[in-house]
Amino acid sequence: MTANAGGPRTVSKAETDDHRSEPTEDDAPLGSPRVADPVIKSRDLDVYYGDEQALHGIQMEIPERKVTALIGPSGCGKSTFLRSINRMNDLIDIARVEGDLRFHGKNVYDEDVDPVALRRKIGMVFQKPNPFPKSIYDNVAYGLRVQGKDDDVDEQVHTALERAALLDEVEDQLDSSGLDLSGGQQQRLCIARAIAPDPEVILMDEPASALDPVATSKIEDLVEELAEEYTVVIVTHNMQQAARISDKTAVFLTGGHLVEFDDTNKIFENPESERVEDYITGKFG
Ligand SMILES: Nc1ncnc2c1ncn2[C@@H]1O[C@H](COP(=O)(O)OP(=O)(O)OP(=O)(O)O)[C@@H](O)[C@H]1O
Repeated sequence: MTANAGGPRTVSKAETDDHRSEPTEDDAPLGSPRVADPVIKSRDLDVYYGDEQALHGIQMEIPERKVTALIGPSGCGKSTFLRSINRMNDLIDIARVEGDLRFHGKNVYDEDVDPVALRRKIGMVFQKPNPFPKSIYDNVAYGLRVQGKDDDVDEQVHTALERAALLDEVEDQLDSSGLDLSGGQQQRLCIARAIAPDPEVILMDEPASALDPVATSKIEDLVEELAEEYTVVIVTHNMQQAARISDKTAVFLTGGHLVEFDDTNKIFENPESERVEDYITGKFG
C-alpha cells in the first residue's frame, strides 16, 4: 500500500515543512509522514496495566510547533499514550512501559532521566480544570518558585497569563482565588500555570470537554495560538474539534493500536484505512 494512494488531496498547513514518504518501518501506521527532526519519537512503544496491554507497538513522530490530535473510541489508549510522553504513567503503580519514547532523541525512560525535570519541559493540562486553592497569581507563580526561577516572577506571571489569553480578564484580581473563576477561565489559568515554567511541549487531555461551547471555542483558539510557540499534543473525543484545530491527527482504534497518522486534512477527507473511515464517518465509536 502506498502512503498516498487515492487521488488528489488538499494541502494542510503542516505540509510545507514535511514531506510524505513510504512508511519506513513495516509496522508503522498508515500515513506516517516523515517528520524532519521530530520533537517526540515513539518506537515500538508498549504500555501495560498489570497483565493488560493498553498500547501495542506505537510508532509516531510528533512535529515541532504543530498541534497533533489523538483521536479514537473510548478506551483505545489515547490518554495512556499522552501520559507516557512525560512519564505521568509512572504515577500509576501497575503501569509498565516497554520500548522507546524519545524527546529530542533522548529516551525519556533512560535511568538518568529525572521525570520531574522532564515534566518541566513537557507540561500537561487535564480534562477537568484543577487550579490550586490559591490566588490566581500564586497558581501561575507556583511552578516558577518550585524551580527557583524567582527573578522577575511578576513579569513571568503576566506573560503566562497573556499567552493563555486570560490576562485581560483577571488583571485587576490577581489576588483572588483561582477557584472563583469560571470553568473556562480556570482551564486557561491551568494552561497559564503549565506554560509559566516555559516548557517546549504541552500535553492536553480533553481540555475542553468539561466546558460550555463559548469557553470551548476560546480554548480552541488558544490551542492554535499556542502552537506558534509550543508543540501541542491534544487528546479529544470531539472529531470536529480535531479537524478544526490540529495539523496532524493520529487515530487509535480499539485494543490500543495506532492505525493511521497523517495530516489532519488527509485523515478527515481521504483516510487510507477503511476502519478509520468508518470511525470518522460515525459508523462506530
Ligand atoms: N490506571 C489504570 N489502571 C488500569 N487500567 C487502565 C488505567 N488507565 C487506563 N487503563 C486501561 O487502559 C486502556 C486504555 O485506556 P485510556 O484511558 O488510555 O484510553 P482512552 O482512549 O484515553 O479512553 P477515553 O477516551 O475513554 O478517555 C483501557 O482499557 C483502560 O481501561
